[in-house]
Amino acid sequence: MKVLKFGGTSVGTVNSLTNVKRIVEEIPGRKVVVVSALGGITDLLIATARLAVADDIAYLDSYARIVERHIAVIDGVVPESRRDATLAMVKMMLDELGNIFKGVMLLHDLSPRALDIIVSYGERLSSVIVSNAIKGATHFDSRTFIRTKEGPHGANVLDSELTNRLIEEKVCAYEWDTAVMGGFLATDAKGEVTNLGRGGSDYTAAIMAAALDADILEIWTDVDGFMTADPRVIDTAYVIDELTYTEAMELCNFGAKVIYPPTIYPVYHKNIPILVKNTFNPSAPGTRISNEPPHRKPSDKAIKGISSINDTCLVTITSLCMVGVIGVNSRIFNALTAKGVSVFLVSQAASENNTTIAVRNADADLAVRTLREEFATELATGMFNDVVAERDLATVAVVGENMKHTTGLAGKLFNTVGRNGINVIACAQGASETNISFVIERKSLRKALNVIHDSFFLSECQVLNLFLIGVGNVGRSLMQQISKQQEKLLREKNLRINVVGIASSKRGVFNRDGLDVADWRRLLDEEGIDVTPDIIRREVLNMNIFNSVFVDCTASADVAALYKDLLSHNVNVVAANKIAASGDYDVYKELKETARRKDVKYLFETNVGAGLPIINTINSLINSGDKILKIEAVVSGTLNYIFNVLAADVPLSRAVVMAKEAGYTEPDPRIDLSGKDVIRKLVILAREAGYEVSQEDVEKNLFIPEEMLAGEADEFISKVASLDEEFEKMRGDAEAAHRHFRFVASFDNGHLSVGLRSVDSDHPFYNLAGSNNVILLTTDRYMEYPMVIKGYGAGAEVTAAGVFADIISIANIR
Ligand SMILES: Nc1ncnc2c1ncn2[C@@H]1O[C@H](COP(=O)(O)OP(=O)(O)O)[C@@H](O)[C@H]1O
Ligand SMILES: N[C@@H](CC(=O)OP(=O)(O)O)C(=O)O
Repeated sequence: MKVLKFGGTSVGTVNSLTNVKRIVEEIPGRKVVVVSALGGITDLLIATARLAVADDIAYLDSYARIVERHIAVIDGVVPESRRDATLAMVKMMLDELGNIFKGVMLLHDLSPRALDIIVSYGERLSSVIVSNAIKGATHFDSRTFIRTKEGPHGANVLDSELTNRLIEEKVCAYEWDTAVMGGFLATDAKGEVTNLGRGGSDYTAAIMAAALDADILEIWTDVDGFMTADPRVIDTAYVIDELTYTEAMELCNFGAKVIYPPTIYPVYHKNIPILVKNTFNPSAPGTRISNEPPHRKPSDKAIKGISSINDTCLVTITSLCMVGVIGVNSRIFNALTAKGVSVFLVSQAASENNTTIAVRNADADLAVRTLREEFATELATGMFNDVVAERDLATVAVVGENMKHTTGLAGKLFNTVGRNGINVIACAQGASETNISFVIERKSLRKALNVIHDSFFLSECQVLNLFLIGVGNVGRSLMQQISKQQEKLLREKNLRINVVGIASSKRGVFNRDGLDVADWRRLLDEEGIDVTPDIIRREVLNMNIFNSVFVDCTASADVAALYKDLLSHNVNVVAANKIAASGDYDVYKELKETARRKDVKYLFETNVGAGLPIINTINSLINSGDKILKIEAVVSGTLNYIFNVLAADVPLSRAVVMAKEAGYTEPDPRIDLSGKDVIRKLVILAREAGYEVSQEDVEKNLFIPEEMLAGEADEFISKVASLDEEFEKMRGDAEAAHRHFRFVASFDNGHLSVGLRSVDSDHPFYNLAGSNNVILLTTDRYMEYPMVIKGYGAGAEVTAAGVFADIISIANIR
C-alpha cells in the first residue's frame, strides 16, 4: 500500500489538482492520500485573522479571497454529479470560518487556540474537495485520530501510542480503496483542535505510512525531487537520485524545506522508503530516501547536499578558568533546557576555554540572560568573561555519508569559502562525519551557498563572474572575444564565463544571473543605470558574488582607485589600466600584498607589451631565483608605429592621426607622445623585477616640448604640425645614415631612462615593424645573450586577448 502526500503546491490550482486526480486514480489497490491546504491558504488564514483582531476591515477582502479560491477549484475539478453536494459542504465550512473571523474582530481576541481552529480550515476544506474530486475516494477527518499531547515547555507533540491505536480504530477498521485526509491537523487530549506545526502534512503522511505498514511514502511537490540545494537560491541545483535517511534528516533539519524534519523518523523506524516526486512532472524518477546505502559510483560526489538557515545567533561563554573544570557544559545545557532554548550547533575548542552555541535570533536574549543567571557568581568574581551574543548570522550545513571516506574535504570547503572572503565564525563536525556545519555572516549566505555548490557539485565546471568596466577599443574587443569563446570554454574547458556587470564611464548594467555580452550596447542603453566609479564599487560589493573578477579596461584613475577595496573584499582584479601599477609605489605594493593576503589575483600583464608575455616572464625568472640586471625595451606600440610610418609624404602630425585611427594610442594621444606611457611601463617593468622605483626616478629625454602638452587633447594634434618640419629633417638624416628612430626605455644598474635613439642595422631594435614591441632582458642567467620578447605590442585585439588570458588564468584551468 502506498501513502501519498500532496503539498499545498500540488493542490493549489485547478491545473495541479487535475494532475493529483490523475496520479491517484491511476494507482491500483489501496492507498492513502494526505493533502495540505491549498497553496498559500495557511498563510492567508493567519493574515486574515491578524487583520480581524486588529479591527482592520480589510480582513473581509482577505476572507473573500479564501472563499473564491475554494469555490474556483470545486468548479474546476469536482465531477458534476458531486459538485453541488461538495459546494454545500464547503460553503458551510466557509460560513463558519467567516463567523469565526467576525468573532475575532468583535472580541479583539486571537488566542493561540482560536488561531489553531482558524488554520485547521485550510486542510479541512482541501481534504473535502480532493476526496470529492477523486473517483471512489473516502474522506477521513484526521482530527479524530491524529492526537497530540503537551510536551516540554507547552509545545504540542505527537501522542504516538494513542494515534496508532486511533488509526487502527477509525481508519483501518473501515473498508476503503482511496482514503483522503487532511494533513497537519490534530486534536489534543482535551479534544481541542491542534496541529503538527507548519509544514506538518508530511508528518501526518509519515505517521499514516508507519501505522499502516505502507510499502512506500510518496511526497508529491512542485520540484523533481530532493535537490543538491534550495533551487530558489542556487539555479544550478539538481535532483539527487538517492539519499539515506540520515542524509535526508541532516538536510531537512537544516532548512531544506522539501520535507518537514519530523517526517523521517516514523518511516525510518519501519524502514519504509520515501519517494519525493513532482506533481507537475510525474514521469521524473524523483528522489528515493531509504536505509540502503546509495549505490556508490566512482563519480559520486562526497557531498550530497547543502542546506542552510539564515536565522542564527552565536552565544559564547569564555573563561580561562573553564579549562579542565568538569560540569561547565552540563550547566550551560541544563540551564538552557530549563528555559526551553533550543541549541542547534555547539563548538568548543580542545583548549576548553570557551563554548559557543548557536540559537535562533529570537532565543538570543533569553539564552544570554539564562547563562548570565546561571554563572552569576563566576561573572561577579571575574572568573568568567561576560556572555556575548553575535546576531544576524547564518549557518550552512554540507551533508553526505560519503564524506567519511574523503580526506581533505573540510580543507577544500574552508579554502573555497575563505578565498571568496567569507569568514567562518564557528564550525562543527560530528564524529559521524556526515555533516560539517559552519556559521558565517548572514549577508554572505547566498555567496557561500553558490560557491560551495559550484566547487563541490559542478566541480567539472568552474564559474568566473566578471564585471567588465570600460567599453572603449579594448573593452569592446574583449566583449566580442568573450562572446565568441564562451561556449567553447564551457564545452572544452568546463569554464563558465558569466558576465554579471558591464559599465561604461556613464552607464552600468548589473545582473547576478548573467548578461549577454554580445548585446552590451542595448543592455546599457535600455537596462543600464547611471554610474560613477563609486556606484560601480557598491554594485560589485553588494552583489557579493563568488569567484568575481573586476576587469578594468578604462584609463581612469578613479576606477583604479577602487582596486584596494575590491581586493580587500576578495574580488580579483584584472587591469589593462596602468595607473595603479605605475602610480604611487606604496599603493602598488599594498595592492599586491592585499591580493596575496586575500588569496585573490591582481593581474596586469597587458600593462606592458599588450598581449606579449612580459610581466609573467619576469615573474617566472625572479621566482626561480634569477636577477634582472638590465632591461632595454621599445614598449610604445604607438610611438614605434609613428616612427615607422614617417616618410617624406607622411609628416609627424599625420602619423599621429593614423596611430589614433588604428586604435594604437591611449584615449588621449598625449599620454603616448609625451613619453608618459613609456615611463609608466618602464616603472612597472622595474617594479616587477623587484626594484622600488617611481616615475620621478626616470630620466626623461622627450621629443615633444612640455608647453605643447598643455590645453585640450583636440588642440594638440594641430600643435604637433609645428614639429613636422624638424622631424622630416631628422628622418631624412637618419634614412641617409641607414638608421631607425626608436623610443627606448632602459633600466640599467638601477638607472631608469627614456628617450629617442637612432639605431643602426646591427641593433636588435632596428627591425621592428609596425606597432611591434621588443624587450631585452639581461639577467644573471641571460647575460651574454639577453632574452628577447618581441611581437605586436599595441592594438585592441591583442590587448583584449591579453586581458582575456589574465582572466582565464584566475580559473587555473589547463
Ligand atoms: N534541497 C531542496 N530540494 C528541493 N526543494 C527544495 C530544497 N530546499 C528548498 N526547497 C524548496 O521546497 C519547495 C517545496 O516545499 P513546499 O513549498 O513546502 O512544498 P509543498 O507545498 O509541496 O509541501 C520547493 O519548491 C523548493 O523551492
Ligand atoms: N498547510 C500547512 C501544512 C503543510 O504541510 O503545508 P505544505 O505541505 O504546503 O508545506 C502549512 O502551510 O504549514
